[in-house]
Amino acid sequence: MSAIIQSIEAILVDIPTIRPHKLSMATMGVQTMVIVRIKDSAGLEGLGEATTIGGLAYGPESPESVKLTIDTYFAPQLFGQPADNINTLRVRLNRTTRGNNLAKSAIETALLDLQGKRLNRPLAELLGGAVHRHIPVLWTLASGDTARDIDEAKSLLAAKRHRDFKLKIGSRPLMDDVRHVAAIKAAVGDSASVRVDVNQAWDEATAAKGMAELQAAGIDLVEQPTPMKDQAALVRLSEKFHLPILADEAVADASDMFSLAAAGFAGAVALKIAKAGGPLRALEAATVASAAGIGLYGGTLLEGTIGTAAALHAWSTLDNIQWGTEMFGPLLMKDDIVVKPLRFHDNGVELPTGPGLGIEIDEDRLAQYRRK
Ligand SMILES: O=C(O)C[C@H]1C=CC(=O)O1
Ligand SMILES: [Mn+2]
Repeated sequence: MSAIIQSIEAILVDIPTIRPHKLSMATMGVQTMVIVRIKDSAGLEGLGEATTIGGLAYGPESPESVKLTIDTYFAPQLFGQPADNINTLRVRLNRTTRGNNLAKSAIETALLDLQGKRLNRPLAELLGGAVHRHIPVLWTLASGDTARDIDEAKSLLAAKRHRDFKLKIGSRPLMDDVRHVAAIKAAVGDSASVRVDVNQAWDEATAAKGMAELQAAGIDLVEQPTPMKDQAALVRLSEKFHLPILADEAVADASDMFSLAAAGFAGAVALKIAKAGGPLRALEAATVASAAGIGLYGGTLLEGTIGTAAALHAWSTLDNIQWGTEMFGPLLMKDDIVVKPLRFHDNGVELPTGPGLGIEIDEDRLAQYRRK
């Protein structure tokens, strides 16, 4: 007899950030996590998480809408179902619900955690086994202030916490951004890789000028310079410059990856469990990208420890993560709701061990930060 799903809870948790995090579409002072707890009839619990950035600034789902989707639409479909067949449960949810991939990712994560706990194996092992146990992690410099970003980069380099940096640009006039980026690159020199994320803020002409300037400044990668739906612009820009493009918003899942690759895009893709609808779905997008010769990068929606751990288990199984990852979400938050935080050191993070995600909730902290 397989265990039956008995309860599903979606909890909003607000944790302040260590400093303002300034993106082209929003400035964050707090991150909201939707923590999902699924309990089965054997008394085991699976943990999942969904986050986004700046409410509705990044995409069409907000933390509040994720909670509503789970409470109102997903929970009734999952109650009483066998917990151990994740594929069947996914087909069930996909039959009744279009999109809502953040909510689906939190559910898939919780079911995978539950499965790992039931089998007493880490999630990476359920996915075929970890190729990497220490995974490189970059840091996003996004205080909005050049001098402060340089200080932050230098102290993180000295501590060997990060060697790669991503700068969030696109909200200021192009040449202001270029001067900001070039000053940071000049300050860190060849000891660090510096990349930028434009979060769709430029039109194609601005992107062409911007990429020429950034290429000259020694920048290594330009993330989503143009609007997500304009595949043709991304393809043309990828043909025009040696400076590679990282597709982010343009690619949620395997089918987006296929159409962008088929249109002739060359470069790299930011995989995110949230965009894809869960760790299993994100790995499908990775397979399509690799088959098309597109480089891989482990992306984040600034998840806390639970979502970050889920992504790390998935990324750990990839042969080659050419551009590393940005799984630093827990470090951007002032506090955590887990018993044992992830271990960040030597420019990366350790894959957690233990059954499932290998993460345990700290009930007192959860009670402190959950939305009343
Ligand atoms: O890539 C994004 O657009 C989202 C994100 C990841 C790191 C960060 O600072 O914001
Ligand atoms: Mn991005």
